[in-house]
Amino acid sequence: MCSNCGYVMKLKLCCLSCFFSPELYNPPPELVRKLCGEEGNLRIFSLQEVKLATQNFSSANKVGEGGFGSVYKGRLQDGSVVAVKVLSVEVESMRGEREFVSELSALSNLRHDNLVILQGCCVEGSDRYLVYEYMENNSLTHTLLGNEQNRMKFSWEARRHVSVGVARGIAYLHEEVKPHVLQRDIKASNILLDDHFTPKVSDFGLSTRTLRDNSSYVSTRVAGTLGYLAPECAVSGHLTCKSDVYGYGVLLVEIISGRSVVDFDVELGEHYLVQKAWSNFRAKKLLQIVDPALNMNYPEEEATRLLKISLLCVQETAKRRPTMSTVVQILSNEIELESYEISEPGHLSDLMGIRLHKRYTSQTSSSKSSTTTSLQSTAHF
Ligand SMILES: Nc1ncnc2c1ncn2[C@@H]1O[C@H](COP(=O)(O)OP(=O)(O)OP(=O)(O)O)[C@@H](O)[C@H]1O
Repeated sequence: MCSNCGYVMKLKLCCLSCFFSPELYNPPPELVRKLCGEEGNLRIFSLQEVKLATQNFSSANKVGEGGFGSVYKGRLQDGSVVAVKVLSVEVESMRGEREFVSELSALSNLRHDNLVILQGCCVEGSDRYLVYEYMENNSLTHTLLGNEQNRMKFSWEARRHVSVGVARGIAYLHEEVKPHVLQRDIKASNILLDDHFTPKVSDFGLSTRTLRDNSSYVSTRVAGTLGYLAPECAVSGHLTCKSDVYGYGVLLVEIISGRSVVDFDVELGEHYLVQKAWSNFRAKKLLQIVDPALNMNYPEEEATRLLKISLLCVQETAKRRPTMSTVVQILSNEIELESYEISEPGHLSDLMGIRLHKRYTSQTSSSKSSTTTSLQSTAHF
């Protein structure tokens, strides 16, 4: 139980004052060791082990770059293959460190076929690393939406498999884990694929939060990514399970269409995928958005159903969006889709205006450049 705010969490990482407590600002290695070694499920790696595994972080082993640092493929001495995320700790913002601590806390006990397992961590001085199971087929950004070189052929069955798996992973976080966990940053680059193309939701440090009594809370750092962010989050910073449902809806249209949520390479009026899907739906031409790479090899009825589910998830009014377990049930035909009425999605272009404005304002006020699409909002605890 956190002495500051009363949340029950291992690391007391539950409110703004906890974030700023000197102890968590710079958690001593003993604390992390205690958390991981004795109380949690995580393994502690030495820096030497991590360096050896990644061949001293050789560029040949680099498999990705995220908002918090680079990701390297590595081989441990027991032969197992891992992904090592190097967290850059900016002394001024402490963003990387907060990510590190929260990720440990959130991930240590979560187990599901559709979640990436965090195997361990390494803390040496100011260096922080996270060690994950390695995902052979990278992320959906890479393999489904990537350039010609990286792109793979996704059959209809593969797309269905990925859509259902991701929905199950998020439903587990929202409804099976106690206390409930929000993903907070659902997007194609956070959906990794193992060697069997089983989708795994990743990146919880950036994105998880536990909820008390299913209520919403206001985050100091709304971590959504442009295009996947639910309108109510952009405006108020309030996060609920329904904001994750919105992100899932966006992802689902991407999976079916093979297109990124925002694409300025296509003709004017087609830039925003969700708007495109909505206008196609209104014009009763929904299937026109299905990926042409499928060469019409897909069941039309099911494709229509999945696209309608995606529109259900991105409705402007959060209350109208289904829960993730309902999404799983509609996807598997256990619940009739016809019993739901689909209303208009949140307007992405308006939303982008808000976000870009906020980003610009925060950048000019701090005179710093930023690659993140996060926005700062006022915290109320
Ligand atoms: N466990 C893993 N196995 C294989 N590749 C991975 C793994 N984790 C991450 N990657 C690769 O590294 C990339 C960066 O991952 P990371 O989680 O750091 O950032 P991101 O999700 O892309 O962006 P952001 O940090 O802004 O959310 C991923 O898109 C993926 O290509």
